[in-house]
Amino acid sequence: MTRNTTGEAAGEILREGILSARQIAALTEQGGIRPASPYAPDQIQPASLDLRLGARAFRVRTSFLPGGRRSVSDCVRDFSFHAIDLREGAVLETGCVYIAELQETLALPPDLSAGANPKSSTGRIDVFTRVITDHATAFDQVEAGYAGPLYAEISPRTFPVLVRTGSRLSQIRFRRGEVRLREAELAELHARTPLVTAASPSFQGGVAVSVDLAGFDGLIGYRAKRHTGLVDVDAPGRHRTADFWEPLAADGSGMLILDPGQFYILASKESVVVPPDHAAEMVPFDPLVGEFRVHYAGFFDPGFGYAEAGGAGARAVLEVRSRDVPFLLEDGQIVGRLVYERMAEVPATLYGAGAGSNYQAQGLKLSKHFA
Ligand SMILES: Nc1ccn([C@H]2C[C@H](O)[C@@H](COP(=O)(O)OP(=O)(O)OP(=O)(O)O)O2)c(=O)n1
Repeated sequence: MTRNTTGEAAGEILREGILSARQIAALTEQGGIRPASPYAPDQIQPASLDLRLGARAFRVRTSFLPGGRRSVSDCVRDFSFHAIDLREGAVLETGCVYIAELQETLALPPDLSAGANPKSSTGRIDVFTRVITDHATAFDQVEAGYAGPLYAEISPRTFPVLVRTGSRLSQIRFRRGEVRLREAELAELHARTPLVTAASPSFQGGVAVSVDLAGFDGLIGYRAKRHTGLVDVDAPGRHRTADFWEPLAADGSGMLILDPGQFYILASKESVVVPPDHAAEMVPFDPLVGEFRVHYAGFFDPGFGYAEAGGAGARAVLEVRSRDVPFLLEDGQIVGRLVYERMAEVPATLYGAGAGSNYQAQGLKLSKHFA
């Protein structure tokens, strides 16, 4: 039987939507994704693929976009100070910019585009990461039909990190067609499966998500310490929370003044649901004054927060920082929006059912590195 690029039988309609784990595996078999070595266990997630660091990274002077005419390697040649061998592990320091080769190369068919994001665990440790392609004019976006290498720009902001060949900092989603739900479609989906617990949520530009400063067991969140030890990104549970974070006690005021330049982990007031036939992405809410922002946001898997997948009551984690001035955050203030996209098919395994689901049914939760 002839099969198309995502492994469906010929004659079957090419469904628009975000590719499922099965379709990502099929795309790989067809040569649309070319991993330098066989995938690691759990590397394919319900609606995304984790990207692995390759053998080399470069310390560069500056962040950049190659633009229409240059490849990333042209830019690295111009801006790089030093090549770093990642095979035995290397420390990436705060405040520096690195470009790392990734092990996954693409040769996408003309009807498939892709989008990348830091993994939630990467955002939660304030490692700023974006994917770049050759000739890119935007970060984290891969044009339909792109054939070429992928690179990660990495800049740790708060903690120095230890990484190595195979470390997974970013993830990528593959998309066919324009499948983002519009306001009316979101309201309709919410009427069928409530997407957030808010009494009357706003759907404009996505489902509004607000911050909880009332507290969970007396805590409203955590503020990152400065001048800490290293975070080994591949060592879950091996770092003492108290060495890296100051807990923020709820004082009953429902307010928090963000110190400029400090990094905070907070949680959403609403619990969040991603139905199995959809995938979501949190986008920062821009308050126009530009004083603070949810920094990483990221992808939400199909089944996240879904009661049938063991996720009832899951909150979204909010990685927040203030810019140049102290900023007063208040309980219930809108800080992000969840945009939903249709899946091309329901994934066989939902978030929460796989071994690597660290954040299902979470409340206020630091990254998996801390215990
Ligand atoms: N701002 C965010 C971003 C994501 N998530 C949740 C929704 C995702 O479905 C889940 C896992 O996200 P990732 O796959 O990005 O996380 P990791 O790969 O780091 O963790 P896991 O090992 O659990 O997959 O975390 C969240 O609560 N808050």
